[in-house]
Amino acid sequence: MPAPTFAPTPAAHADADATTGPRPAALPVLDLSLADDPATAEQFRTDLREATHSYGFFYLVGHGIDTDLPGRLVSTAREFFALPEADKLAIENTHSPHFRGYTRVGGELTQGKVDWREQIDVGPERPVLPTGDGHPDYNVLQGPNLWPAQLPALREVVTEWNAAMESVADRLLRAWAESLGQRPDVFDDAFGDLPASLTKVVRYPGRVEGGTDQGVGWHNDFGVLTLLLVEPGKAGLQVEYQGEAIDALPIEGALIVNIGEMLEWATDGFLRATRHRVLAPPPGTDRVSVPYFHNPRLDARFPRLELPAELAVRARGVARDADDDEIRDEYGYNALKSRVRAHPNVVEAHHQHLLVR
Ligand SMILES: O=C(O)CCC(=O)C(=O)O
Ligand SMILES: [Fe+2]
Repeated sequence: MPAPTFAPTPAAHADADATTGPRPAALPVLDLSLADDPATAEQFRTDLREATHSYGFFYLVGHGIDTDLPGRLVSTAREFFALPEADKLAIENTHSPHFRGYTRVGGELTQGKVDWREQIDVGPERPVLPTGDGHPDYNVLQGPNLWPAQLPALREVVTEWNAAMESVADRLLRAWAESLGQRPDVFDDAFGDLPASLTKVVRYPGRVEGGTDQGVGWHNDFGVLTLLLVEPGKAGLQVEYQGEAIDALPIEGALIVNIGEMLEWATDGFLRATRHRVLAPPPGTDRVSVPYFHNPRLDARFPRLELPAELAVRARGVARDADDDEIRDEYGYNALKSRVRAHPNVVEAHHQHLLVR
């Protein structure tokens, strides 16, 4: 494996500290506003490419999101999680064949182990697709969301957030494309009019005595890229880098960005889908976060890029996914596999035929 060539300057580190100096493994910080200025765009693209070759993760500032929107999203999320259990369970994901709605604490698995988090999963609001009869199994992923009747504000703010995330993701993908010697619109077809993005509004309750510390277990994200909002001041996210776990604390106003397995696959491993996890917060505390997974059309065949020679020699080949399965080019199958593994209760309730494969 070629050594990473990207050496961010100390100023670009998130947790530089006056007494200890910058820690070498801290994640880079990138400023998206530099992509809009012809004087700095090229440097931005190079930094983006090298950050995601080496780390697969970075902090993004200068993204232009309304400054009050992240706070509104987190406080509305907290209102949702504070609803009576019965109101949340009224929209439990077992009521949705499309893997939408509320997952109770302990209702989700990563690598076969229980994650200590509760969440609501939201996807694009579209008509149900036909299944069976030669239609692809992944069609079950499309359909309506389940929203809490008691809190209409959740739907409004998540919809606003998704639109903001989609636009940031589009800008990043264009910059990545160019940084990899491609046309800026090389990924556009794969998203088309029907991207299958997913937003999770998540709360990690504090650990309980003798209980698990797995907020969410080590995993790669299976989509194209993830834009993560973490409540200010809340630790817990760890990112694997050169065999070690880096603590990725949130920086106020920054998104945490990482690439998913489809971008690793598209670049023959030049870009890295990096393993990460969240540790359950200390007892008596909790942590809210909102990962937005920017994903293509379910039926998209994601492009495999022909990289310029100087980048191609640095490509590492595609790792198998976290469960040691091969990644498929027809995106929906990867998405379905991941959802089936994470939410066996939904499969049990609606898709038993998927268990026997
Ligand atoms: O909640 C977080 O900070 C990250 C969650 C995550 O990695 C995921 O849901 O894929
Ligand atoms: Fe993740």
